[in-house]
Amino acid sequence: MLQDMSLLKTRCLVNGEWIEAKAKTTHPVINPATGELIAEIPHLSPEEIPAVIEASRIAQKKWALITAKERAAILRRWFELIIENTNDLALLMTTEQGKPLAEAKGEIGYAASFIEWFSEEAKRIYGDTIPATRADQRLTVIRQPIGVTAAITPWNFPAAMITRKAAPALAAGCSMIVRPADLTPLTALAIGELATRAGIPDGVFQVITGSASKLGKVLTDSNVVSKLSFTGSTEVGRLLMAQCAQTIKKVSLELGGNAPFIVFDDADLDKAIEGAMASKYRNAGQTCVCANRLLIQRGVYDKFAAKLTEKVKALKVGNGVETGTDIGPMIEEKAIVKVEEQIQDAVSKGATLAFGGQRLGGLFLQPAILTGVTSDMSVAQEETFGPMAPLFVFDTEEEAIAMANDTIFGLAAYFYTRDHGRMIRVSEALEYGMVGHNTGLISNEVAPFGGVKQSGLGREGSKYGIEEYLEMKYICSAI
Ligand SMILES: NC(=O)C1=CN([C@@H]2O[C@H](COP(=O)(O)OP(=O)(O)OC[C@H]3O[C@@H](n4cnc5c(N)ncnc54)[C@H](OP(=O)(O)O)[C@@H]3O)[C@@H](O)[C@H]2O)C=CC1
Ligand SMILES: O=C(O)[C@H](O)CS(=O)(=O)O
Repeated sequence: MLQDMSLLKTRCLVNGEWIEAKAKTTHPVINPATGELIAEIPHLSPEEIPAVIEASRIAQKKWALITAKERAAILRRWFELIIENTNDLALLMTTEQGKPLAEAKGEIGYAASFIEWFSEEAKRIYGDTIPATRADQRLTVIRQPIGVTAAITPWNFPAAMITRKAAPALAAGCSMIVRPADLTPLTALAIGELATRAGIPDGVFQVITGSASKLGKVLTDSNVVSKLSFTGSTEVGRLLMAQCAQTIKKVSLELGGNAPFIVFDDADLDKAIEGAMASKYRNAGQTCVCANRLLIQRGVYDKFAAKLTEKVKALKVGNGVETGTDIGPMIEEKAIVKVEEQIQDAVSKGATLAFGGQRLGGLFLQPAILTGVTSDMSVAQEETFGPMAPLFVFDTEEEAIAMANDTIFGLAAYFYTRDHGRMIRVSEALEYGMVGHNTGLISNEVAPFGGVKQSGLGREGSKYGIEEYLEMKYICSAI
């Protein structure tokens, strides 16, 4: 039960109003831990979206005219309100997404940190003056908001994936239309309510729910929407990027990953185990930066496997609202099937299921460890997005780097060594947007989050994140 029941919003936030679909169509939101219906949310029709875009366009013009300092103050209030309502927002998140309450509270703090960060960055959008090539000219460069923007976000981080986009967008003077995942809309709608309470003007931040493909098509086809920011699978990212090409829309893409987690013989094994547990099993392995392949040097392979198995056996699987739960339910049936298929494929090709992998009823899955995994198995190339750790063995540094880079993805990579020269060589050789050295947790609001290769385009967070929502204008003045 929420302390503030008015945070349970079951309507869309459009131009400051809470609306239902004109046709009264709705979509159920289900608790993955219990299978129970939590709420029904509107399923807006595509025909209702042009009015949302028009409201965003009108609101954005006014929002861009207030000072950066005024925007910063409103964003700061939004940050404060999210922090003040952490418990309710976390309970909403756990109920609709399943992650343990402690992780949900952590995500709320993480999500709020982007708003705090960009409330500060809002006041530091600088331009240039350039020495002219002629005495009768003066050259300047100013930075202006891109305009109306849209975001389509995934279910695995129902708060942070929204604020990591909306905070820089609004800080830059843009407006944003958010379409959250059908599986986890309630957190997004509650954040929308707090945006309204913070004084974000009607139409600047809107949250719509409905068919992803149909609403997404209206947003990508629109000439008014200047930018789309997407977080989700590489498959859908490719589709949206193609759809945006028709209007030369700018895109930011945070897509799939296939993170290698490399442990060299010289690593501190206990720290490597700690990092592997954090990176692999956070959110039941349902994060894009999870360790997806554990590459262990031969000299420490057996010891690492034994230590990891001991830790994984101790993980408590259960409803995220129960104290002590480490691993909540998977988000839906197809997520479990994907893990089971990868395990079956690996075992059929010679791997050993060292622990776990069995269903525990409902959407609960016993965390698993595979040993003897080789590069011909599907888990070597496919993102698992679940609580299963496949252990590969390697002999040399060169072999580890080649294995790590043998993927179309390039989001996050991790490696453990205490050798300084190796730290430099490996961190430079890994083809990834983000590298963790002797740590399995790298995400924060101050560093640039994003991938290379087919893991995405652009960066979120950090001083770079606001660039995604700015245009550069060169002004040449004859004097
Ligand atoms: N790089 C990163 O930061 C992240 C990457 N991911 C990646 O996403 C995948 C898992 O997340 P998941 O949510 O299943 O990914 P999806 O790509 O299936 O969905 C992401 C979002 O896109 C929507 N969507 C799906 N199809 C379309 C479409 N045709 N047009 C417009 N929108 C669409 C979904 O809507 P709906 O679900 O309502 O159908 C959801 O809101 C993994 O590959 C994971 O690595 C996930 C999170 C972060
Ligand atoms: O969606 C995700 O998987 C997140 O980007 C991972 S993180 O930002 O929480 O590390």
